[in-house]
Amino acid sequence: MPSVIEVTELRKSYGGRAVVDGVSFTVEEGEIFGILGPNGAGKTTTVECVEGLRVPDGGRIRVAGLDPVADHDEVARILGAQLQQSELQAKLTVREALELYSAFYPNPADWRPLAERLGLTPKLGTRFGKLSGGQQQRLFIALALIGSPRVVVLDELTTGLDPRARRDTWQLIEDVRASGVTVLLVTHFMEEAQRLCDRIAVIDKGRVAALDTPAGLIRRSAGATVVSFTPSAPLDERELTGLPALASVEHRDGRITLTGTDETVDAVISLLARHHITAHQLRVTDATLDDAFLDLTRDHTEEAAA
Ligand SMILES: Nc1ncnc2c1ncn2[C@@H]1O[C@H](COP(=O)(O)OP(=O)(O)OP(=O)(O)O)[C@@H](O)[C@H]1O
Repeated sequence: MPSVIEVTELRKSYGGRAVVDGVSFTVEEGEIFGILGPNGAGKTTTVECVEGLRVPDGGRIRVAGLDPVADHDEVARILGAQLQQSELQAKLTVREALELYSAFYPNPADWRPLAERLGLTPKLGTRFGKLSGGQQQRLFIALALIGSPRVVVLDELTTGLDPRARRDTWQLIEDVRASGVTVLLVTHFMEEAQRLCDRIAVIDKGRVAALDTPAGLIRRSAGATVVSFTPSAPLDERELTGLPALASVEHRDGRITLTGTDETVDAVISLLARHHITAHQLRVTDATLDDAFLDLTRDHTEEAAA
């Protein structure tokens, strides 16, 4: 599959502090590519450089082979960016917003079917300020798609939405991709990234900490399998910490939770059998993207110092 976005060694500093410090990734045509990371990691700065809204200090960005700064107008036709809430006047009706933004593009999509697809037709006469959070987000998606872009950039699209509106928005994002549009998605929500993204770049402190499929990120995190149980008799702590491929041990209210791999699970079961200890309420689960994220963005330098 050809790449539609190429970011190579991107750098951006503010006041001498590097907030994006050598970020590289490529986004393939037709995929949903996620950018995930803690607050202040440099996610928005990265995507705003891709959109040509900020000028990088170093590195190279190409969107369909074009430079977002030098070829700004052409890139703006290829790439649909989501507006921020503050960029739309509260008094504008949905119809007025759709007509206004259509006028910005030489070959806009017909906004009527777009509004229909996004469930906005009954709201055409409603002012932006009177829409619910979910309806506002749907309007933002419509406005990002109005120029018939090849790529759409969505930054924190579902923040502040209730669970149902968030799920509806996920369905819309999947529909957008099914229509052939590539999606670059910035998100804080693991569940959202796990459900929607084909691949994810985890950005931490201005660098790419990992880049993989959601399942690949989980597999490569230290504690891919979680086993928990309440032992019928105390276990020797040294034997527990000596288990193979163990990532962590936690004791709480008589319950032991271990993270590691399948090898860790096999070994703990043998250990329990050897000592004739019963594991009450034994649970073995796969780690979630949440666990992988915490592992990938943990401060390993602090740990090493400790
Ligand atoms: N225009 C600016 N001037 C100075 N510092 C900035 C500017 N824009 C961003 N920063 C700083 O750069 C860092 C990265 O910000 P950025 O918005 O890219 O992070 P983020 O990963 O999107 O965070 P969040 O998840 O909180 O939105 C932050 O410490 C932020 O305060």
